[in-house]
Amino acid sequence: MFEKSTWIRLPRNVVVGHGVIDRVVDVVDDLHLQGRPLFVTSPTPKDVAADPIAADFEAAGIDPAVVTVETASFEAVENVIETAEAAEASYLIGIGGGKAIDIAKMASHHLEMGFLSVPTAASHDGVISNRGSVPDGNTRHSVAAKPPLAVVADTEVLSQAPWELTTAGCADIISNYTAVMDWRLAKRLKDVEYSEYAAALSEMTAEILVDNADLIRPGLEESAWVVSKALMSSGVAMSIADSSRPASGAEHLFSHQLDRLAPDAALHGHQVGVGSIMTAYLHGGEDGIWRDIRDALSSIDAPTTAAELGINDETVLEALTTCHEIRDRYTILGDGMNERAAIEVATKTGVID
Ligand SMILES: NC(=O)C1=CN([C@@H]2O[C@H](COP(=O)(O)OP(=O)(O)OC[C@H]3O[C@@H](n4cnc5c(N)ncnc54)[C@H](O)[C@@H]3O)[C@@H](O)[C@H]2O)C=CC1
Ligand SMILES: O=C(CO)COP(=O)(O)O
Ligand SMILES: [Zn+2]
Repeated sequence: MFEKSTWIRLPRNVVVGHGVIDRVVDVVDDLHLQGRPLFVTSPTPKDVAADPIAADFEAAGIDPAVVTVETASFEAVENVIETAEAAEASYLIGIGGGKAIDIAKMASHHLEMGFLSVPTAASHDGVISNRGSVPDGNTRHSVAAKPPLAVVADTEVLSQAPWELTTAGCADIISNYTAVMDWRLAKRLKDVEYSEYAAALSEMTAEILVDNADLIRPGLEESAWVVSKALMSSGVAMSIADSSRPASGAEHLFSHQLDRLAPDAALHGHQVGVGSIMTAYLHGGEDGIWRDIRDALSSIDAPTTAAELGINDETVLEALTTCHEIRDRYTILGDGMNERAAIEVATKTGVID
């Protein structure tokens, strides 16, 4: 008897392009959202996007509440929940980088309210995903939440963000290659839940991005267009899978561990990119695709070494040998690398000297 079922949650509106930041009020109207919004933002994105959007709401007779967050933590999520309750907000709008959007996503999930995602940087594929990520004790990875009701990604705003935020978004997408390798390995060895559609979408997204790498240049609005479409597509793969598996394998474990060992040293996307070079080597050896991944990262100005991440070699080795512990997710790291093996992969790939 056939007993399978699936429930895929996706945003209802995805608005991407030049000047669309002016359409947030229209999107809210299209969704029939009533009452007062709470904007969840951080200092620079507030100036760049939240303040102009607030002016549009005020012109439409709506008075938004605003909360500014600095770090991704459960304390920040609780603060947003309390602010939303005190302000009698009826929906949330996350405006900023990955951390502001994740906090809005997690707070809205707790409050059982809808939220909108307004990225100000094309820096990560959580813009549209059904996952929220904040550190929790010794763990550091995303947890199930709900996707935004709508995403409004203004390519003009995204192209004016610091260039390294865009290269981080590209690297987060390029890392899908190894995430999918890990997922297939886990399917073969551990019979984990697997979706061929989500895996194919995730891989195809990375391929399209790499094929268009020559369009990805600083200050070029077309780059923001190419990268944001890839980020959406990767996020949709996560929603189809109802897991971050299509976009997060051992390279993400490595990055999450770096977040603990060297907080704020480098951007999420840059860390997963460097991790992906090494885990591609572990999957395919000398003749595998690790050089293609390294060259793709390098062609879009993303870091390919520990030094370029601003992280010392010892920390890279510690992260490599311990990161399998932070999550119950089977990957090419298996039950962990020993130090000699970690030194070998990191030196052979040029990540450390
Ligand atoms: N929920 C999910 O599925 C996913 C979540 N993530 C999470 O997202 C976070 C990484 O996101 P990031 O955006 O890299 O970090 P972030 O949110 O810390 O942003 C980096 C910095 O850029 C600033 N910024 C953003 N837009 C700007 C602009 N237009 N101009 C100037 N500065 C601007 C931010 O205020 C922040 O200081 C991590 O916590 C990661 O775990 C990453 C991928 C997927
Ligand atoms: O960063 C992500 C995908 O790019 C989310 O993955 P995690 O579940 O590992 O946090
Ligand atoms: Zn990621």
